[in-house]
Amino acid sequence: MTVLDSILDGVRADVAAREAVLDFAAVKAAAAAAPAALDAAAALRTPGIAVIAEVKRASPSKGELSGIPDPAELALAYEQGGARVISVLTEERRFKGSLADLDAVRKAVSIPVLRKDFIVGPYQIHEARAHGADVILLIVAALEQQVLASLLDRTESLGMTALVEVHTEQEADRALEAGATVIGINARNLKTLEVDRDTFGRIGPGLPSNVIKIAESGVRNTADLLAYAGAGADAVLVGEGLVTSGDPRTAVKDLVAAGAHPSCPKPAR
Ligand SMILES: O=P(O)(O)OC[C@@H](O)[C@@H](O)c1c[nH]c2ccccc12
Repeated sequence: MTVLDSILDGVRADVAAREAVLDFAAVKAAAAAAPAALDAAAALRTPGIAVIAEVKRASPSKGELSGIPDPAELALAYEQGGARVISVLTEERRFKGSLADLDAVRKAVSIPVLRKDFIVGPYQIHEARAHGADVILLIVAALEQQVLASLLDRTESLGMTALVEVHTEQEADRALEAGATVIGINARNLKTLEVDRDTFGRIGPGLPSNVIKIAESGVRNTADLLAYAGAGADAVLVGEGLVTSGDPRTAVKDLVAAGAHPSCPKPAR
C-alpha cells in the first residue's frame, strides 16, 4: 500500500463520519447559500509569476513543520506579501489541517482560497464551497478517469476552479482528457514522497499554451521560482518554505518580486 492509498483510506473514513452528521442534501444546501466563488483563473493570469501560498502545518514526509497558532494571521501575511491565491490544507491525519483552518483563512483574506485535500467524491466539493473555497484540488493519481471528469464538471458547475494535479505525462494526458484548464505539476511523488524538481520541466512544456501551469512543491527560494519560470510555469505553489521562514510576509514578497522582475522568464501565453 502506498502513502497515497493510506491517506485516501483515512480521508474516506473521515468524510463518512462528517456525512453522518451533515448529510449530502444539507451540505449541498449550505454550498448553494454561500457567497459566489472568486475567479481564481483570472487571478492567476495577471502578469508576473503568481505565488500560491500554503497554510501547511505538517506533512507525511517531515512531520510537524510549524505550529501556526493563527492561520488567519498567516494568510493575511501571505496576502499582504502579494500572494494571488491562498492554499489551505484541510486533511487532518497527515497534514494536521482542518475545515476550521479553511474558515479562518476565508474570513481573513479577500483573494481566492484553495481547499487542498484528497477529494474522493462530490460531498467534499460541496463542502469546500460551503466553507468558502474558490478552488479545489483534484489529484489524478487518486481518481479513476470517469470520476475525475465528473468531479471536474461538478466543481465548475459550482462556479469554482479545479486545480488538477499530475506528476507524470500519462497523468497530464488524463487531466487534459477530463477537461482540466488549470494543471498543477507536483514535484513530490505522492506514492514515494520523493521530490524531483525536474518533474515540471519534463511535463509542463508539453501542455497546451492556454492551460495555466502551476509548479507545486520544492520551492525553497527565488532561484527555485526562477527555474520553474524558465521551464514555463505560470505560478508556483509554496508551503514548507514559507511556513518555516519566520517571516512569511517578506518570504512571499521576495518570491513575488523575483517573479515580477523584467529578467524573469515569462509564461508562453
Ligand atoms: O511544502 P512544499 O514543498 O512547498 O509543497 C507545497 C505543496 O505543493 C504540497 O503541499 C502539495 C502538493 N500537492 C499536494 C497534495 C496533497 C497535499 C499536499 C500537497
